[in-house]
Amino acid sequence: MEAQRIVVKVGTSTLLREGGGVNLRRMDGLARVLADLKNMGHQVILVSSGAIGVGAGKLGMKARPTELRQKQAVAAVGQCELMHLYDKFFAEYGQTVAQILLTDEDVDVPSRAEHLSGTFTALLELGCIPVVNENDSVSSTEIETGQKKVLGDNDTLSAIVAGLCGADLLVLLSDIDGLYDADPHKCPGAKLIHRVEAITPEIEALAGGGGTQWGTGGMYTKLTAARRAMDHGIDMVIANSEHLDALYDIVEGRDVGTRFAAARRPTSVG
Ligand SMILES: Nc1ncnc2c1ncn2[C@@H]1O[C@H](COP(=O)(O)OP(=O)(O)O)[C@@H](O)[C@H]1O
Ligand SMILES: N[C@@H](CCC(=O)OP(=O)(O)O)C(=O)O
Repeated sequence: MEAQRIVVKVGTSTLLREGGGVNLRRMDGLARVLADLKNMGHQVILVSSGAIGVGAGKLGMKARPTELRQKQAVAAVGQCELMHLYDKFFAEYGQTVAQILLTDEDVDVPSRAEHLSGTFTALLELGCIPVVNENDSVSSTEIETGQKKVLGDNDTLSAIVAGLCGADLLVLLSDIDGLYDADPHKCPGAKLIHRVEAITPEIEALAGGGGTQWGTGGMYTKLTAARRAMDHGIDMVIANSEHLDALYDIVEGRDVGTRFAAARRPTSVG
């Protein structure tokens, strides 16, 4: 199989247990599969949410804080803990991680975006796994609702990163198998949609908000991400983070979750 450049995004609901503690087993499994994909010759970029959730857990809070300055402070604690855990788990599997924290301006201003793209390329050439998040402690774009600019959320951020890096594939790992014809947490009989070829108003109408107290964007932001990825000619897949081995199948193009199939495909790495 041809080597691919793959961006994988994990949401807060994937990283945290219901009580707010970190799901260490999940993080370990994620590091193992991503390290293995890299050993297979693929290049991997991880976009990880969880700074606020992990920070809240570490500080003994029972729910996400609501006040902006508190969220920004909690994110500073959580981001540190997140990277500590990623560093530890990826090191177990022989990989080096690199932290990239972004604000709107970094992807919006062309000269900065160009530098950023160069940094990603250099990190991948050095054999690292970049771990990306919004710089929540200095940027309030994402965590302050109603004031969204370019980034807005990590689903969108992952699609921007995928475009910036010329990725072949974007995978959003969530707490759900993919896009359903209604929110399964509200409509138990909802049916999974396996393939989407265009984000039509009918598709948009299916999307609801987040499912847990920890997740933020729900399906809305995932569809925004899908549109951006498809505009760049990049396929996007939404899949359940409970079955991390499915990542192998996704990379091989097998039917898992919901695939948003782009009309044009960029050329592969190497
Ligand atoms: N049509 C839909 N299909 C699937 N999930 C949906 C849909 N509409 C809303 N959702 C909700 O979106 C949630 C996933 O988004 P979110 O909670 O933000 O997770 P993450 O932290 O992974 O980004 C699901 O748990 C589900 O409740
Ligand atoms: N940047 C924030 C995550 C925001 C976000 O998009 O969260 P999610 O919906 O769980 O992917 C954080 O690290 O807490």
